Amino acid sequence: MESSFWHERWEKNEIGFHQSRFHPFLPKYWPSLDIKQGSRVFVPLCGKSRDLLWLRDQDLDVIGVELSKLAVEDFFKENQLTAIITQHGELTLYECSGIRIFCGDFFKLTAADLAGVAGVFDRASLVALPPAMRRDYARHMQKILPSGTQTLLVCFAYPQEQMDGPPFSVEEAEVHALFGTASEVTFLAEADVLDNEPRFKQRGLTRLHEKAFRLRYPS
Ligand SMILES: C[S@@+](CC[C@H](N)C(=O)[O-])C[C@H]1O[C@@H](n2cnc3c(N)ncnc32)[C@H](O)[C@@H]1O
Repeated sequence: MESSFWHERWEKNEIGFHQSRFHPFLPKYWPSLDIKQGSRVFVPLCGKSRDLLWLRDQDLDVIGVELSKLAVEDFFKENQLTAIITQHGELTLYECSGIRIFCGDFFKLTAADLAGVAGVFDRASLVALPPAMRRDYARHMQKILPSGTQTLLVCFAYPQEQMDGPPFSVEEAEVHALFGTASEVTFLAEADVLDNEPRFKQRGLTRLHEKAFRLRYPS
């Protein structure tokens, strides 16, 4: 996906992926990651997700990355948070107590930016990317995450021929192909969510499942 695609989505407020509630898998399955209080966690392609707040409220130090300046500024405004803004190479860093968001391209993040990260929450991030970019994403993640990091990964799975992405369908076999050589992949749960997503039903989907996986990179 070109970055212009996402900038346009935000400019036109076509952000059906944004949820006003916390993702239900987060309170249910985050504890299975065994991330200690006070740890640093990373939320890639974070949009203006309220999940950042949920993680901060678990006494975690949250780092996000998001391409759209509109999304980042909305996040702080809508949650009555005041950000300190600094330039960080090609990325702009928005920072308040417990939450830092790098505004810019995920692929520009370095291992130094994610130093100390112990956990990752990926919801609607991997599935936002077309197949070749997903392979680059998995490789870059592996390059920049500290060893021992654990990830809660949430994917959509549906008959790809029924609808064009994003979101793209990412089946379990692909999760293993993308992450299985570098990390231990464990399937955690699955939910039928078609009735929660009328916009996808309208686009022709007859099956939509959301699946959660845990990825454990070796220490
Ligand atoms: C489907 S949305 C999901 C947002 C968020 N994870 C959520 O659950 O609401 C994907 C987000 O990724 C952002 N994005 C796409 N490509 C990106 C990139 N290369 N670097 C950083 N953010 C990116 C888009 O602007 C968009 O906000």
